[in-house]
Formats: sequence, structure tokens, C-alpha cells
Amino acid sequence: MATVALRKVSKVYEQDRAAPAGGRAAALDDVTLDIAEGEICVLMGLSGCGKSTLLRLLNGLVTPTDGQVLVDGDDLGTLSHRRLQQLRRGTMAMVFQSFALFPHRTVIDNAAFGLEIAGVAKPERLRRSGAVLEQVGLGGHGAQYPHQLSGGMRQRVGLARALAVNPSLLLMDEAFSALDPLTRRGMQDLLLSLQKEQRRTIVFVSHDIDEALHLGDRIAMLHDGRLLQHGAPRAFLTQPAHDHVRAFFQGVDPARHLRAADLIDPVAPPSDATTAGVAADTTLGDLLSRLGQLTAPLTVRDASGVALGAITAASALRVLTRARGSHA
Ligand SMILES: Nc1ncnc2c1ncn2[C@@H]1O[C@H](COP(=O)(O)OP(=O)(O)OP(=O)(O)O)[C@@H](O)[C@H]1O
Repeated sequence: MATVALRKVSKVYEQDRAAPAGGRAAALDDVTLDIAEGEICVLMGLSGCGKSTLLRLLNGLVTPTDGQVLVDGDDLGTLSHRRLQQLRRGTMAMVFQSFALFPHRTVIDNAAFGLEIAGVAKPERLRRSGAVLEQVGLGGHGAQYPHQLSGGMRQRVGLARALAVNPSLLLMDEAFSALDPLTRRGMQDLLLSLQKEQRRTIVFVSHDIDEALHLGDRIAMLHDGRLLQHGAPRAFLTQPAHDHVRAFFQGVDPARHLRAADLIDPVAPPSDATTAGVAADTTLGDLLSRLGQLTAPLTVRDASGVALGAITAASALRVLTRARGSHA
């Protein structure tokens, strides 16, 4: 697994490609960010806020104008070309929105591409790419060509190609954005189940709030190159750090996304260990009718039954009022 850190990173493009009349683009502005081992960090923000630039800084395709980018503690700016290549080929892999498959290669040869570049011998690369094709549900499709596959299956090949090199850092650039909603959800769930088997550090660029809330252990939200908020996904609803965050999350339904754990009263007395209570991951939607009849604090328990705290009418109202701001 890999750790990632940005220390006061800025990136200026002297000629903004989105401004034909000229002008600089401050794509990233003094960004400090830590991504822990085994975490899925979703980078969010409006078009042009700097998400892709940040992702490309991590694999050294873009170099910062200022600051440091560290992968596993190594400052990419100080590494030799050779060491950077090793990191790119051995530690990292990227999955693209456009799939980026080779049309004239079979599925298994596409999946094996990264291993080929890394100089792995053919029998070994076929064995490893066959195994990851099984993992992504494409066992038996190895001899087909990309044009014979649906969009969802093609992106499974893209994912298999990335996983075949067994990267500890997976960079995913709008990887599921070209897929229809149902296929997209299927790919998100596949990624989460693969993550349970083998935790990798994943940096996932997305425009989609539902995707971010579903996938992210943490979300980092950028605006005009600045990091506005970085933290647990539901905190973007309960504690938006900036008006832009509030505006971005406007329209998200708190009943679907907030959980009993988010409504706990920080100053409520310790809960009575004998009351049944509710599970911490109960959605607000499922809790609403009980909240309407709340006469005593409602104990919230984790999966093993331990009381985490209690919801009171005041705490529920406080959180809902804050979250309503993002749903108004
Ligand atoms: N290679 C480049 N050369 C010049 N300007 C660039 C380059 N890459 C990005 N920019 C500019 O930097 C800013 C940030 O772009 P970036 O692509 O990182 O944002 P983004 O959030 O990924 O956007 P999108 O969601 O549209 O891909 C924009 O103003 C963009 O036009």
C-alpha cells in the first residue's frame, strides 16, 4: 500500500489551454493533502478546478511549480528518471474514462500490457492477467477483442490491466463516467469488493456526488485550484466548510445519505446500555418516523452492539437544519 502527500503544491500553466486569448492558469494553489494507505480518496469539484492536474502530479506526468509531491515518503521532484519510471510501472497504475484499450489486442493481451512494459515473461504475464480477468468477472473473455465487449466490460478490462501490475496506488480519472448508471453502480461495487480483498490506495477523480459518497473513505474538494475541504464524505453534508461546498452538495438527499451515527448528540448523557437502540448505519430515511416520536434519547449502536452515543431531538434537529442547507 502507498501513502500520498502533497505539501503546499501549486501548479501554474503559463498558457491556459482553456483560454484561447491567452492567460495563465493557476490549476493548483497551495494544496496540502494527505492520503492514507488503503484509503479511497475521491477528488471532486467543478470542471477546471484542478482535479486532473492533481492526479497527474501523482504519477509525475505534471511537475509542480511549487511544493512537494510525496509517494511513500519519496519526493517525486528529487527522484531520478529511472526511479520515477520504476514507481510508475511498479507502484502505480491508472484507469481512464476512455478505457484506452488497444483495439487489435485481445482482452488478455490488453490486460497484460502493463506487465509486458514491465518486462514480465509471457507465461507469467498470461497467468497474472488471466487471474485478474477472473477477479473482474471476465474469465472466459480473454480471447475476445474490445469491439466485441460492452462499455462496462471494456472498463473491466481497463481495471484488469491496472490491477495486473499489482499496484499499491491506483489512479482513476473519471473511470466510470462514460458508463450508463446501472453499469456504473456495478463497477463501483466491484471496486469496493476488490478493495475488501486487497486494500490499495486509490485516488479517484469524479464529478458525481453520489459516486463520491458511495466510494470515498474521504473526499477532497477543490475549487479554482484550492482545497476547500478534505474529510469524511458525510461531513460534506453535516459540516460544509465553505459556501461552495454547500452549493455543490445542494440537491443531495440527506435522508439517503445521513446515518444514525451522524445524528448523535455530542453532549447527551451516556446511553442506557439496556435499551435496544438503532444501528449506527441506519439511514436517516429509515429513522424519520422514530425521530418524530422521540421522547427519550435514542441509543446508537455499532455492528457489535456497543453504544456509540444517543440521538436527542435537539441533536437531530441541529444536524438536519445544517444538512437542509445543502438540500434547500
Ligand atoms: N496541459 C495544460 N496546459 C495548459 N493549461 C492546462 C493544462 N491542463 C490543465 N490546464 C488548465 O488548468 C486548469 C485546471 O485544469 P484540470 O484539467 O486540472 O481541471 P479538472 O478539474 O480536471 O477539469 P475537468 O473536470 O474539466 O477535467 C484549467 O484552467 C485548465 O484549462
